[in-house]
Amino acid sequence: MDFTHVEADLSKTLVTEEELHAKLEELARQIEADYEGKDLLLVGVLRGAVMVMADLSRALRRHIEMDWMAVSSYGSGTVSSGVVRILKDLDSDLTGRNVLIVEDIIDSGLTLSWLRGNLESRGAASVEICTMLRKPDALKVEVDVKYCGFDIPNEFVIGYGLDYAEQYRNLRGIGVLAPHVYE
Ligand SMILES: O=P(O)(O)OC[C@H]1O[C@H](OP(=O)(O)OP(=O)(O)O)[C@H](O)[C@@H]1O
Ligand SMILES: Nc1nc2[nH]cnc2c(=O)[nH]1
Ligand SMILES: [Mg+2]
Repeated sequence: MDFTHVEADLSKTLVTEEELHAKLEELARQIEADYEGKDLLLVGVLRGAVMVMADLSRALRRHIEMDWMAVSSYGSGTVSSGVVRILKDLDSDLTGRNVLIVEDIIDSGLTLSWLRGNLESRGAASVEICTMLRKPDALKVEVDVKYCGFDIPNEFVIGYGLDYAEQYRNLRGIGVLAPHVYE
């Protein structure tokens, strides 16, 4: 296996590192305004949301708390199974909290529609969603998203937290995986 030439496995770049960071600043200003005077708990969805969480939290110029959940609906393939499992639960009590779920991508919407319902049932004061990417043409269930970075075409993307078989999460931008990798 070639461990060095990661970029060669991209057929194109969809969102550059610079575009990601500019968008995060924009989203952070909206979030600061919307949550003024309120507590804010960011809930990151492992593992894909790690990069978004790291950069969004540092773009926010206010107090926040962070907690993490791990859920899985994909395994190592590229198509959603629709079955959501909790692999790691939150440590925080959500009673009365303003929760903002932080995600890398909404594809079918199955993960987030399930997760939002799950967190709402724990007595949070509010539960909203911030996702860096959304694929409007792939949605199987409607998900009300308050903060969305980019709408992208219905293609399998990697980078900035998004993996293919656990690799490529460390790419700084987001791109489309070249077919030679999985065909
Ligand atoms: O809208 P959906 O079709 O439900 O897909 C979106 C979810 O799929 C990916 O996670 P995955 O379950 O692959 O795990 P990961 O975050 O560890 O990569 C992604 O990070 C989202 O959490
Ligand atoms: N890496 C990756 N994970 C996903 N999970 C749901 N959609 C996608 C996607 O396009 N790429
Ligand atoms: Mg994920």
